[in-house]
Amino acid sequence: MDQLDQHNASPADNAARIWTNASASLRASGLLTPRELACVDDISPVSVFDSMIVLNASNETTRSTVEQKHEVMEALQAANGGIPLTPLIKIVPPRPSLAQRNAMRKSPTQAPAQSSQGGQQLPNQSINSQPVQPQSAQVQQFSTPVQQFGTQVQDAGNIQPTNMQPSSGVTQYADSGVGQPSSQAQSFNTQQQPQQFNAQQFAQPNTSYAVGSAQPSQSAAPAQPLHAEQPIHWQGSSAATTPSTAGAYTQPSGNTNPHFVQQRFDDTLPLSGNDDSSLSPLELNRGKNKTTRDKLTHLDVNATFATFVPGDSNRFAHSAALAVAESPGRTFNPLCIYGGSGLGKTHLLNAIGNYALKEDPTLKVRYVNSEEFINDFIESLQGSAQTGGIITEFHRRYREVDVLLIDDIQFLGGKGETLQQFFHTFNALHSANKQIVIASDVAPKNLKGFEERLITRFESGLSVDVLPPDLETRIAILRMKAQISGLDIPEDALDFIAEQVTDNVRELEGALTRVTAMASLNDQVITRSLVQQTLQDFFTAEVEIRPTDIINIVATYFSVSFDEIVGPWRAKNVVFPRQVAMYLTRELTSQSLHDIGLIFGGRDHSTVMHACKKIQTAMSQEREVYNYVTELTNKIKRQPTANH
Ligand SMILES: Nc1ncnc2c1ncn2[C@@H]1O[C@H](COP(=O)(O)OP(=O)(O)OP(=O)(O)O)[C@@H](O)[C@H]1O
Repeated sequence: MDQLDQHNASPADNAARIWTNASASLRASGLLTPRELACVDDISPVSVFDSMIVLNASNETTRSTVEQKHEVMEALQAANGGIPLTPLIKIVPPRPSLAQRNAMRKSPTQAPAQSSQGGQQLPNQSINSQPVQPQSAQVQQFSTPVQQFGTQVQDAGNIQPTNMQPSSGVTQYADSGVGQPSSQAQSFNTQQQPQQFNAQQFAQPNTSYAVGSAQPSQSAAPAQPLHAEQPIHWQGSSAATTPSTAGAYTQPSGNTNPHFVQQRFDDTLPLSGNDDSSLSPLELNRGKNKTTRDKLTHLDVNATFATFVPGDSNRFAHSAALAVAESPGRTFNPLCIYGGSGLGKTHLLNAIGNYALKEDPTLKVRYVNSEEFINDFIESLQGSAQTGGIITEFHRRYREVDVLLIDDIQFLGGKGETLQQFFHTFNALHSANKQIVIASDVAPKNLKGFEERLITRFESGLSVDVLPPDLETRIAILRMKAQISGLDIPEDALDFIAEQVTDNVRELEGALTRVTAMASLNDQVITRSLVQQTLQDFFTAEVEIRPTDIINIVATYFSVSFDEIVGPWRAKNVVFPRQVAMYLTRELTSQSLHDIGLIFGGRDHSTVMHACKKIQTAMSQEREVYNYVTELTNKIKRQPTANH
């Protein structure tokens, strides 16, 4: 193709030409290992935009491998006539071919009819046992500590089960690698002060917060001495960690904001790539227990300050969040909230957005997690490459907001072009006095793969941490969750749960879900002894549970293979076990939604969220599901290999 032809070619054609040439030269060079070459094969070109080439990959491992190879950059540059080209890689999990989908549909549903069946079928099954293969998929041995398992790396039209050999072009997930960011954040030093807390900045004269439970009590004095200098006046009469309804923020209603009025609530947002097409055999989706997300703002409208219980562990974060929500762009900008998994960062981000919107319905608010930010950016590039225009939609979406709430910012680390965009977005918003709030699993200064100039900007605002809640706060959280769900749970039962679950609010919720499911299925009143009985196995393990253990055990239990669970298939007999495995991984490990998505074959975090909700709902409606989850939990916690 001569230069004129190239100039006239579409961005997609140019991308195809450049990638074909680059991958051919990479193959000929002999510089890449077979596994790296398989990652190259997993890439499909999408379009070229300025100095960037947009590529699709089926999973995160391909993305990170290709992004990190300087040989790939050099090959791209050579294929682009010597002009450097930055790859922007989007993860698009492959779909099975029509023939494969048909084949999967025809295969008999293999979920056991009775909960006990799975147990009887495979007594004393260890995680290294070979899962029973319902189809002809190869049997894999998943050894530790480095687990290797495959995802399909072929194009969407031609997916074959891979044979999982390390050198055969498959994705390798090392247990010690995947999801590290979240687990790192688990090691809290409770003595730790908020690292960038700036008392001067915090000094807002006469700020009055009419949020119910925020009154600090003597007994629950904040760990941080700086707190004493806070000139914040608390209203509300309830004890430190008891959410009262008096003075509590209530949901926006009758909101006249056109931005707000247009909202349509649904729980499918943004469920791209989920397994909806195939409901579980147990007809899980009954429309209950929905996450109510606003279509325009992406806010979870149920996550408000009224439903957030403040305590010593999160008091700074809560106070700062309230201050920001009351005066966006005028107090702490940016506000960075950091801490471990399941401690309320996402909740606070959403609460800020909901509160700010209620106070000023004309505000433009947007909540986004880093994965959505990356995808939006790449999609906008694709769109603009086709039209030859600029990425106006992306700019409109992110630079024309009054409050931008970005969750899980750590996942932007090392994402060159996206980070550049974020940097420009940040600067544009900040200089216009628009509010930016970010959440991360580590303090800004510890963020990996971020340029110093960005970290400096984060640190120019206020950074506050959230720590695992103390006993009092845990009880208060449980009490409030029970109230919200209309449950009557005696105090001694709440105490029991709160004493057992110590460092993750999500796990507290999981325990409560099990208790309420059990009571609802048996039409029983909740008592301390019912709680003890229901949760006796839930608390037993002092073992480290790995996602791969869970997948192995669930696969074995439902007579499907590990590969099917993490693979692209959407047949009912695979979707249900996959959703159960995702739910258990979310509940029993500290992996974030994002990490779980990666582990389960590079799926979107929203797919994981959707699966968790489905199983949680089904547990209180279908005894079978409750039994499956309980029995599997016991197996997982008792597995001999977990304790190392
Ligand atoms: N103080 C609190 N009061 C009430 N609910 C809470 C509190 N802290 C956390 N939660 C609840 O716990 C669950 C987990 O919280 P959230 O998703 O905000 O955690 P996170 O810190 O963002 O975790 P991750 O980093 O894994 O995404 C949510 O349902 C949230 O509503």
